[in-house]
Amino acid sequence: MKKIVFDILNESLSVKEAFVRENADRIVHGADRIATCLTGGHKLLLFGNGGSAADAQHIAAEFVNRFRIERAPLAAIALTTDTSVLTSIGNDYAFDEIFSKQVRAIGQPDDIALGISTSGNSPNVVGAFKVAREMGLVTVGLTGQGGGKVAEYSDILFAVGSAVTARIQETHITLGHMLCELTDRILFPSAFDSE
Ligand SMILES: O=C(CO)[C@@H](O)[C@H](O)[C@H](O)[C@H](O)COP(=O)(O)O
Ligand SMILES: [Zn+2]
Repeated sequence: MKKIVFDILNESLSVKEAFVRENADRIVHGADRIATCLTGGHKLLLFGNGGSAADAQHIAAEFVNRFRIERAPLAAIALTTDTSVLTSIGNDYAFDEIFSKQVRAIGQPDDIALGISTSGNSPNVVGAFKVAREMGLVTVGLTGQGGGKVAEYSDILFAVGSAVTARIQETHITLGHMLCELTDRILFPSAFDSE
């Protein structure tokens, strides 16, 4: 059993390392786009299912509250948290529409829709990206290898090179933290002087 523990650790480390080596420029570009979005008075909309719903909420909280430095709150909202909205859309229309209808309601051109799906094929994430594209939002997809259908609708795609859901999620949250820190460094460079 102890061997399994180290096998999991090594797999997680190598998936993350390969992802960062292949995507470092794209990660910096993604943070630039987020910083431009926020300084322009626009916002981030984040969504995903299961563990990825938790990731969407986790990342939104870093932007709205704080990350490593003291700074102004940044505009981000997870579309996974309002049970009345989620259950009414799911009950009256379809679970596939729980995110797309919220994007229609509160999305504005030049907002960022950040969708997280390890398979890249969850219909509610793909549907929200289709609507986001129609409305002029920037779409940022976090997926597993290949990117699935989400890849077709992503302006910026972060496809983690693994087919194991847990390993993909572990890389997604590392990426989320990188995007938070880089965005803070772009927007508030002097706050890092004392670090
Ligand atoms: O956290 C996990 C598995 O590690 C699960 O809750 C997982 O997120 C759920 O099965 C999701 O519904 C999977 O959806 P997706 O990542 O393929 O879009
Ligand atoms: Zn999980």
